Amino acid sequence: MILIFDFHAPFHGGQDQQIEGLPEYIHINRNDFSYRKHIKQQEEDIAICECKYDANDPDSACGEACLNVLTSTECTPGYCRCGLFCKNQRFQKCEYAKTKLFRTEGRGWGLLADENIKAGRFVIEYCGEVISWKEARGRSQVYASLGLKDAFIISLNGSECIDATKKGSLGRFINHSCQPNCETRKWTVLGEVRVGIFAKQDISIGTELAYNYNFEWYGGAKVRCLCGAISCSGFLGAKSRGFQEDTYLWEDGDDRYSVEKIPLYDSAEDEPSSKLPRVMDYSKPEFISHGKVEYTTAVDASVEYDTSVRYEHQLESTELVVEAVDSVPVDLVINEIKTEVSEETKLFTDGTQQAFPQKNAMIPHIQSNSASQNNHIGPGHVAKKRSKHFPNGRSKPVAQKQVDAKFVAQFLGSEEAREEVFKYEEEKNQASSRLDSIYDEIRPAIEEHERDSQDSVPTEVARKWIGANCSKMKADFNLYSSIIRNIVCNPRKPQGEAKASEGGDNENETKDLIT
Ligand SMILES: C[S@@+](CC[C@H](N)C(=O)[O-])C[C@H]1O[C@@H](n2cnc3c(N)ncnc32)[C@H](O)[C@@H]1O
Repeated sequence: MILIFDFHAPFHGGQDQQIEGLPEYIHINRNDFSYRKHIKQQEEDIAICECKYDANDPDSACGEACLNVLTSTECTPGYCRCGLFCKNQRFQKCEYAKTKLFRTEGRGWGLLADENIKAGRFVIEYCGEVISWKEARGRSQVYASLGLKDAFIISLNGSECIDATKKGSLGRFINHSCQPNCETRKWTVLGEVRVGIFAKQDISIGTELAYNYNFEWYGGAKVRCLCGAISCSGFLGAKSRGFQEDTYLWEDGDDRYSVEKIPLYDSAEDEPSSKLPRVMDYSKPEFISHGKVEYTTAVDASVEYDTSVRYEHQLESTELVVEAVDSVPVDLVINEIKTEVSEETKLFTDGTQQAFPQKNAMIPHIQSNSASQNNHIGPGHVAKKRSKHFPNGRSKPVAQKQVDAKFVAQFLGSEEAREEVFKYEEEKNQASSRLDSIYDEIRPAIEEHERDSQDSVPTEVARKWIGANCSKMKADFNLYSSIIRNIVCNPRKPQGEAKASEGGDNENETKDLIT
């Protein structure tokens, strides 16, 4: 059964109208600035177009050809020569399309078109509280702990988000679709960036409105996408980095594992449904686990990265960034795991960190990321294989070349050589930690840049990132070159000499190394 509530925009409901089953929120038609002041536009910053109103040509008053429209900037009242005829103040005047709130099956509430909507039309603004990314991360944790499953926080730019959880417009009810009829666009209105939902195509009355959330998954439950599109990616946020890194199923020739059970979670008011878990096709990268993960040692000693796979960047300019977090317990069984460590890799440990970060563009969860595994900034190529992290902080053990300085030290001929290698190892570890912490700091900006062609990474961010990467690479280089130099120039002496000079007893290793 579908319940339809008829709220013509602008809607003044929310807290004062009690609608059965509708979660409480405060209805607003413009963003709330409790966390910082609204920008005060300086006169010299006001963009003034060249339009002049002509009664015979309604489009003359800030239609498609208006310079401000072309730059996604609304005209400022009092500064536009078209005066009251100006058509380029849609956010300011709440010129929304007629919509209806309705109850979906499995996806909570949704919004329908209550009139025919032409392609390109402004449908509604996504309003909420403008908050910093830091605040957004904190709030998402609080919401998760309160059991709130629906996500209402979208990114606004590299430093801010809009949270429509407690305060918002009807835009907060628009659901996600992998084949959407709407899209988000950013507009500058009186000096502030605002997010509007626009029709991507002609939409008939009675059709559900949906846009692609470009959902960024940061952990927690994985929500099955019920959009029904043929091209559906299976889960909300399935295309996001965090999600793919967390869930990517490996396909190493025959070296695969299957997921026998997957989590099911439908939207807020809908209890985890009675749908039976389906057996998943392991060849597709979209299948997910959350909760308990069973796995044994998995080692891939021959990691190759397919850099031909491009990370998809959508032009839609915002993403829902904070995910519903309640978990549905699930068992995931991974079968057929092969262990393969070649003799040549013995100098290296089976660590989870990569010695040469440029081989891996993986970014693990925001709270537990390891920047040393990732020096990828901006749009570009992402390695096909990247999943090493599993929920609850466990890592899939993957054989990657990581120098074990203690082991290497046995083969060095002098105390000085050993000290030098240990010193460089320490420097390398410090450079890795620095990179990790800088990555934590700048991740929102990088991700925003990757998803949104309108924003660029601030120079300061790029400089920090490049600097930390260079230091890490330099530290790696110093360590490896020190090992090679000392092994070649200063090896441990063969047994006889060693006994005579220092009484060493590592005959076998020394032989192996020298022959
Ligand atoms: C911005 S809210 C949309 C309104 C929401 N349906 C409600 O009842 O308040 C986003 C949440 O709606 C649900 N949702 C949206 N699109 C969905 C989809 N395609 N499949 C499953 N759940 C969806 C998810 O729980 C998501 O976190």
